[in-house]
Amino acid sequence: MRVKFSKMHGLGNDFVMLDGISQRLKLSPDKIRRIADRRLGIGCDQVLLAEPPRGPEADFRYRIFNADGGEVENCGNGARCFARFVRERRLTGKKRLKVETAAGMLHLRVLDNDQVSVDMGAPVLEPEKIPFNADRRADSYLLEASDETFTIGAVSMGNPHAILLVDDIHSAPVETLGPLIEAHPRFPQKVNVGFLQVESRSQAQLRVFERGVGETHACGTGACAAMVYAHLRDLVDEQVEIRLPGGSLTIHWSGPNQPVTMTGPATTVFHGQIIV
Ligand SMILES: N[C@H](CCC[C@H](N)C(=O)O)C(=O)O
Repeated sequence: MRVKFSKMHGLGNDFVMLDGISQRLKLSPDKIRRIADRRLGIGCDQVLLAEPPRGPEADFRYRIFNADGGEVENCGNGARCFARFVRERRLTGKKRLKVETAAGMLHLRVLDNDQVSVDMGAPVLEPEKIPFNADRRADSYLLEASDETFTIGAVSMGNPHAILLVDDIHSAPVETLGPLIEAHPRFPQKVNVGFLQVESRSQAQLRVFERGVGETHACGTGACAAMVYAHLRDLVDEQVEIRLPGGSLTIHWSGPNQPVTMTGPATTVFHGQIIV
């Protein structure tokens, strides 16, 4: 089957965005892995699928698949690309979009400077909803891994995130500790692992070892989760510039039960068709 797609990225976190609106698609994990394969397919961190909404309140449905073929709940960089994709494909002329995801409704706003702002909803902090095995909710937790004990944050943005504070982002143990925590048994659905260096109350650097992918150039939900954790620890104010290897995101959060807003760019690299 010939499938129309756009190759896109949000700060280097790259995607194959599939048009499941003008063509009905059935995607198996094997097909996702083939599309995401950087030699046998197009190559990407996540495959994103635009579909018609399932109810009247949303404009579109947005589904997210990691390169390993697994479907996940949310993808922040992808949400910004989604807004750009549906407008470039003339699937809508709106600048404010309500998009249904497995994590709930996202509210996207296309800004005049070509940036996209996303209301990512409120973070989830109850361990059982992250999910993370812990006796009670806390701002931080102790986690044993490779014979060491680490202090982590645990936050869900619809998808699970563990966050560790580091003094130097460049020497953070992303490649060694990332996979250990990603598959840690206390995270029953595995977890995205963020390494955060707070520089001031409004600036931080972040690297993310993503569940099902590995280290990516950027992670939108990871930036949201890391800012929430730093704010809970009173290390940052309500608005923070998070610098990732691929570039910067502006994250705003005023406190518990409030929505997290993420603002940043979305880039289209090329359009094409793939045989799946
Ligand atoms: N890159 C995405 C996160 C994908 C999350 C996925 N790795 C998961 O398993 O939750 C972002 O910009 O938010």
